[in-house]
Amino acid sequence: MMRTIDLRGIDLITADLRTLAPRPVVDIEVASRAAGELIAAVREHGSEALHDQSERFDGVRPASLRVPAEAIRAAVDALDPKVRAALEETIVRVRAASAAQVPAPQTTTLADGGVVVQRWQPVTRAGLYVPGGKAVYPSSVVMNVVPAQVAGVPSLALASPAQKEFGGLPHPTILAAAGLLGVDEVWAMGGAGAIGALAHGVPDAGLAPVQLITGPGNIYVAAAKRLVRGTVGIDAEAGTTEILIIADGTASPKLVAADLLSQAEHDEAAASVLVTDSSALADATTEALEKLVASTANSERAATALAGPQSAIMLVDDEVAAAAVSNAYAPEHLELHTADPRATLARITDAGAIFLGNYSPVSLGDYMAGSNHVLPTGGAARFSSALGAYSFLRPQQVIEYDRSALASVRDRIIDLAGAEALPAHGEAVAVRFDG
Ligand SMILES: NC(=O)c1ccc[n+]([C@@H]2O[C@H](COP(=O)([O-])OP(=O)(O)OC[C@H]3O[C@@H](n4cnc5c(N)ncnc54)[C@H](O)[C@@H]3O)[C@@H](O)[C@H]2O)c1
Ligand SMILES: N[C@H](CO)Cc1c[nH]c[nH+]1
Ligand SMILES: [Zn+2]
Repeated sequence: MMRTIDLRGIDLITADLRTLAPRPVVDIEVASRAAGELIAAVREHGSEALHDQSERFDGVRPASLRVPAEAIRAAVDALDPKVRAALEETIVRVRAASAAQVPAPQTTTLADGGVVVQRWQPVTRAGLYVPGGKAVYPSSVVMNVVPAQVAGVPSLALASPAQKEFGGLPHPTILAAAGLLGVDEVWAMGGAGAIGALAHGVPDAGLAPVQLITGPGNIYVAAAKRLVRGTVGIDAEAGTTEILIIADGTASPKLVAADLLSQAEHDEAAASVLVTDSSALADATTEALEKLVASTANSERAATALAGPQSAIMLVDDEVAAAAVSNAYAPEHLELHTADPRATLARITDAGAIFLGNYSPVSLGDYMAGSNHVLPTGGAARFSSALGAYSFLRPQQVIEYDRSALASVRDRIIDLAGAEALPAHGEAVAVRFDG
């Protein structure tokens, strides 16, 4: 099932932990080649290329790339009431947590009559990607749309792959979630081509380019986001799902196994990693996983993920080593199943989201915790973060000095401008005081 990497007795201070950690064979750099070609085709051939890519990867040519408003309305009307209630609960919780992510503007007074205001300005148009290949993700509609709305983004374009069994439209629960949130611009397109279309626009389809692209997806989607970064902003590389669990001898193998499996079912390339100082826990978890995998709905996909090079049980000497391994890996999701999870948390520096104790599984965060499930993968948690309202906001500085406030620093500006051999800078200040 899962291979074992035994790090006991190794000096982890000097060892390069990143090279010891399990990682997938097809990484983002490999996927970049394919993603680049798909984006180039969309730039050259517009909607025709998007239709071709849907046919090739999703098995259907969409009747219309832009989803008609009636299809969104019909999906809302046909939505299972239980699913609607669950989505509405998710919306309420994510909205509450997202509202706390909007920074207040700050005014700093530097002199009488001289202020610098820092305001937070939303992007004017964002593209939101919602995956829909191996599974469909109405929850990702909520995780993208709600923080964008909380941030005040006026224009949203949502993309999700065409579904063969629904006549080339995105999945009806995705359309329904968009409809519940009042999003009316939905595009039937997926993968790297969709990211290219959002970044550069598709004039012949009436798709205007966006300023920022957010949302999760497979390795090709993550690679495409990396490629268009610079043309547009992106939230983070939120690619193939990862879970890393730090567990000690007090942990329940049944819960650890269930949570490793819950993320392995996303994708054959999903990574499930257990880091433990207890070989008894490792053995019991393996035994529990074998039973669970045999009977789970997505058994084949999960078994492939667990047996892949990206998944492993890592044996370490103690909790300090476990935290060092986890920090070097920088997992998308980190669960702490230790005797004192808060004490373990104090050792953690790098992770997308951290789940403490037996009653905070990743599945809670996936749907209902209020936190955002769009999270950095592939080690990107070392420098980026979960999607949030802040992802759609840019800090802008607004500068306002009156005559006397400028006069108070006039000579210093002239001195510095002279030191930089840029005297016209100083003269631009001095001219205001002529006469
Ligand atoms: N990190 C996060 O925040 C997060 C959240 C949710 C889901 N996920 C991940 O999102 C992914 C969803 O993947 P999915 O496949 O279900 O949906 P997806 O929409 O991400 O990918 C499907 C699209 O991938 C493209 N594609 C498929 N095979 C390809 C190939 N060989 N070459 C080039 N392009 C190809 C096609 O365009 C297809 O429409 C999973 O890996 C899941 O783990 C991540
Ligand atoms: N675990 C995924 C993030 O990697 C999010 C998700 C959505 N639905 C189920 N799970
Ligand atoms: Zn999940």
